Amino acid sequence: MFYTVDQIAQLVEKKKDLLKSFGEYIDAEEKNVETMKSVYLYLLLSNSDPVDPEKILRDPVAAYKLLRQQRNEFINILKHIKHSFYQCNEYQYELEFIEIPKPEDLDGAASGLIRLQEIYKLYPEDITNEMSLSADEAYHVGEVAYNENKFQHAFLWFGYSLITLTEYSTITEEELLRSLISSAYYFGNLHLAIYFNKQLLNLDPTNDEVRAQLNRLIRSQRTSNPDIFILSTESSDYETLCRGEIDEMTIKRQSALSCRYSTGGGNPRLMYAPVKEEVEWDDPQIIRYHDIISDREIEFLKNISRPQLSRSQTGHGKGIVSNIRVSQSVFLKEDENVARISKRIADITGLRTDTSAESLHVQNYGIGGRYEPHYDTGDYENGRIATFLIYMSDVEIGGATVFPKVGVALNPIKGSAVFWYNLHKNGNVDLYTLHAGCPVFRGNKWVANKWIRMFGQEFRRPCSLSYSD
Ligand SMILES: O=C(O)CCC(=O)C(=O)O
Ligand SMILES: [Fe+2]
Repeated sequence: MFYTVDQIAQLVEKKKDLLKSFGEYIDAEEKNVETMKSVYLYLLLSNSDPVDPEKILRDPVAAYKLLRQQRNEFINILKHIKHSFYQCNEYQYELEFIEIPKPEDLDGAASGLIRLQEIYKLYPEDITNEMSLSADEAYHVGEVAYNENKFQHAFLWFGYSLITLTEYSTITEEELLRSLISSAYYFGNLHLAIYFNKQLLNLDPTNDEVRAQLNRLIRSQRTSNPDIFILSTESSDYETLCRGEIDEMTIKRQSALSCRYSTGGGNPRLMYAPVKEEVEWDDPQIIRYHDIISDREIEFLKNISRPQLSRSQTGHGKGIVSNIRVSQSVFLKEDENVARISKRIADITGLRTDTSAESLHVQNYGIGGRYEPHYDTGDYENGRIATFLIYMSDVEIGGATVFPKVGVALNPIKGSAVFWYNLHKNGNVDLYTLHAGCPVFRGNKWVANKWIRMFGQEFRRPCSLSYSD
């Protein structure tokens, strides 16, 4: 292209502009560097990361707080360095691999807290007695409860947030009052909705929209005013059992429960090292085997599982993720170490675990993690005849395996396993084997399941044609 004189003159002008914005760019970069430095120093100096995260994470509120704090700090760092022009160093590489907790992960953790409150009948003050939540954190928990239509819990969290509100909170008094009004209203407590609406109007008496809303509430026909401050004491059998409120078994039945050493019916591998067997329940029979797995084997299983864990599914292979089952899990490949454990299960139960069982399934429950009442059988033709559930951790509070139709609660005991048949000998589902994993309140629960299938067990557990057997 040939430049005309006019165009060359324009080019000179353009370069002047470009130089000016280049200067501005440098200023902006310098400013960004200054901000980066102060964010960096702030994070470095204010670092409140726990020295031993596993220890503090045993508290559900601490775990929720830490997850939130980590997300905020990650985002704060990324906000400043993402735009950097220099592709120079490690951090670009690190960036590719970090998984920042997503908003839905925070919602999930808050939802876990709410489920704990429901089952264990806890008020915000009870659940935060070891570690308090800030107004913003409490507001978020309230929002999650609200979105799940749990208006009473939402109201209680918004109330907690109002009390802890400070000048540094992001949430405002106005937003909180609005949330208190609608949660009280949807819960059915009109008095309180009106009370908080009046407070909102006090903040700004000129606000016509708030005044109109107050008038609508006053004219409203709602009559019931349930006590929003008192959590209902009604609960399902499952929840009662999870709380440890168990009816004592009759003396006669209790005396039928026994404890002995077993050789798995004369299995040569168990002759010299019999397993400690305890009958936990008579009908359906639930047996606990003590010390069937060593701490080293447990560490091994946890270590190989950790990188492979993903959110557990329900619906037997249909890939459904739901709040019925909140845990992370993996079906392990049978290497020789895993196979050794499967073999041990076969020796103890007398059932085949080679071709007639699923591979070992390791499961970890986080904050409020649980598995609501369900049957293990599955809807396939070759159903899960039996479950062998290994506890790979103790749990400080919560996390029992409960059978709500019979009233049994089995506490996780590290190294032990429980075993029961899900199917009767005639192939029908034993309806009493409905069971659940209670929410973990304090601790970190690890289990491993071996689900044993029906086909292939004909010589081990003969079938029956009887209707009830
Ligand atoms: O974790 C528990 O206690 C029960 C687990 C369970 O029932 C299952 O994974 O099917
Ligand atoms: Fe189960």
